[in-house]
Amino acid sequence: MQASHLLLEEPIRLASILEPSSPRAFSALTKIIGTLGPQSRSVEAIEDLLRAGMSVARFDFSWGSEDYHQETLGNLIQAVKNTRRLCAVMLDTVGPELCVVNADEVEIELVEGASVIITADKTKKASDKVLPVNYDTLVSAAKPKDTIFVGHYLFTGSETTSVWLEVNEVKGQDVVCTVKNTATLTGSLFTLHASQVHLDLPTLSEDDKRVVSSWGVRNHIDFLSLSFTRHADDVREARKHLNQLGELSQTQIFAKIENYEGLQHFDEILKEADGIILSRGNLGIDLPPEKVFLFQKVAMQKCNRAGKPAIVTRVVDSMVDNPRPTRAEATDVANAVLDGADGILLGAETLRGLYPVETITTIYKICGEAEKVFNQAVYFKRAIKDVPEPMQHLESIASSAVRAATKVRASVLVVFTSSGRTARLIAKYRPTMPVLCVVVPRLTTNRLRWSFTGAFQARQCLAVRGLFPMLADPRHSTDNTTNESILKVALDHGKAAGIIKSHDRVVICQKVGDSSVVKIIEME
Ligand SMILES: Nc1ncnc2c1ncn2[C@@H]1O[C@H](COP(=O)(O)OP(=O)(O)O)[C@@H](O)[C@H]1O
Ligand SMILES: C=C(OP(=O)(O)O)C(=O)O
Ligand SMILES: [K+]
Ligand SMILES: [Mg+2]
Repeated sequence: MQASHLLLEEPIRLASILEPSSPRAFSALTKIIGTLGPQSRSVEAIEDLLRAGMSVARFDFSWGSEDYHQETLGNLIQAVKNTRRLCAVMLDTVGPELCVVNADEVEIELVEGASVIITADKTKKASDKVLPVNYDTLVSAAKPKDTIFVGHYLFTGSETTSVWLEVNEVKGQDVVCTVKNTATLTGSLFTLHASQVHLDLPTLSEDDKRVVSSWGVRNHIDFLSLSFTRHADDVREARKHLNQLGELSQTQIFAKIENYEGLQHFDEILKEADGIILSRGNLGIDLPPEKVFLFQKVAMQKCNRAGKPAIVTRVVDSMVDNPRPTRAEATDVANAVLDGADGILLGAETLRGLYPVETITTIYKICGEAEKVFNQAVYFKRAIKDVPEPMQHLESIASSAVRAATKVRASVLVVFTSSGRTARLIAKYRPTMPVLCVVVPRLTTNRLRWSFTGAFQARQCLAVRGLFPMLADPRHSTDNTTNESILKVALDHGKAAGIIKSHDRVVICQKVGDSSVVKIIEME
């Protein structure tokens, strides 16, 4: 009987689970995005994260100044040079995020059953009696029985650093609430999340626009992580803004789905966005716990079908202060891989956690094991069946390349690409071997000046499962006959990395003359 679920086709012998895993020349195909912050901003710390396998660095502008993040980014650039490992840069916006300012940084102890007022009166100081919020119209949006969360790294159920409130009544500028769990809030700024309440605020705020135009442009950001995307229009607006900013027209937009409204408009958002972040932290408090898994599975399947990267967040919260994850978390990481995730996004774990490197190493190991039992045959069949015929030529070529690579047990797939499109189409069919993406720069003009594309496209592969980019020398790009020499460089690169050995088979997808071809070669 052939299994139809995404586990190994043949039954797995239980005893084999205890045998040491067969080594692979690469650690995992799944990508890791790490948020950089206090625990991960020195050159040495970032070098460790890169060596452990982080391939995208996220800068979260919900906290920290431009200067602070600039200093971290400077260190990242140095760490990339030192380790010779590529890393993409992701700017994460603040978006319509509500917060409570605790300017005096007093410890606020809230006790279950007590009453606390959330007020729009910003002259009030935060205390255990009153919490001033930066959003005047919360009072008109909130109603009795609503749920409001306030804290640092919002409520997961097992922590005491954020609080869950229930609205009793709304009086003038005040929302009177009952505290549902005892907690101590510390720090200068707390996030406030009102469940299923529509906020009449732009998704890309004026502050966000300013940061993208200055910090974003200065640093050629590869990804914009658009917090609290609620409509396809949010993505269009952000795209419009990026398009005005010269080079940032190449920046990809990853829509962060983190509330009920984003979920409701998921299909339209997916059409507009380049990728999706399943922001389970916030979404997990907007949705009842028993529904979170279903959103994950359905949304991931939709992303896979569209061939767009899906990133999941909040997988190992407990590793913020523990060197090992809980069993549930370890299983959750593996399930995300089996569900089809491209990458895992780490927040507090790398930002302020005590074990950032251990977190990445642990996740990588789990991802690697899950990838080994991922039922690629079933996945591939489904993916092919999903595409209406006649299939686009390029997609047909890309899927054929994956099929050939599987059938001849190729150790590596090599794809030539300029826009990254062919590489993503190959990744869509989830090959089980690494895909070496040879990104060949293209000369373009924006009417003001000529420049080469390629750097963005290469780094953007770093968020897609299975893709390992390398940027070809632009001097080769205009001369088709030198493709052989670029291929040689790529194969040498694969050999040096240990993923290609003698007598291995390699499948290559490239253009020869006007036609796309799939070649199979055997190494000497
Ligand atoms: N510089 C290149 N040299 C050879 N083949 C290439 C190059 N760039 C793309 N290809 C191949 O051309 C085909 C599709 O072309 P195109 O649509 O331009 O790809 P992409 O959008 O990935 O750059 C694919 O087979 C791809 O592998
Ligand atoms: C990653 C998340 O969002 P934030 O930007 O609030 O960390 C999340 O909600 O899971
Ligand atoms: K954010
Ligand atoms: Mg969030």
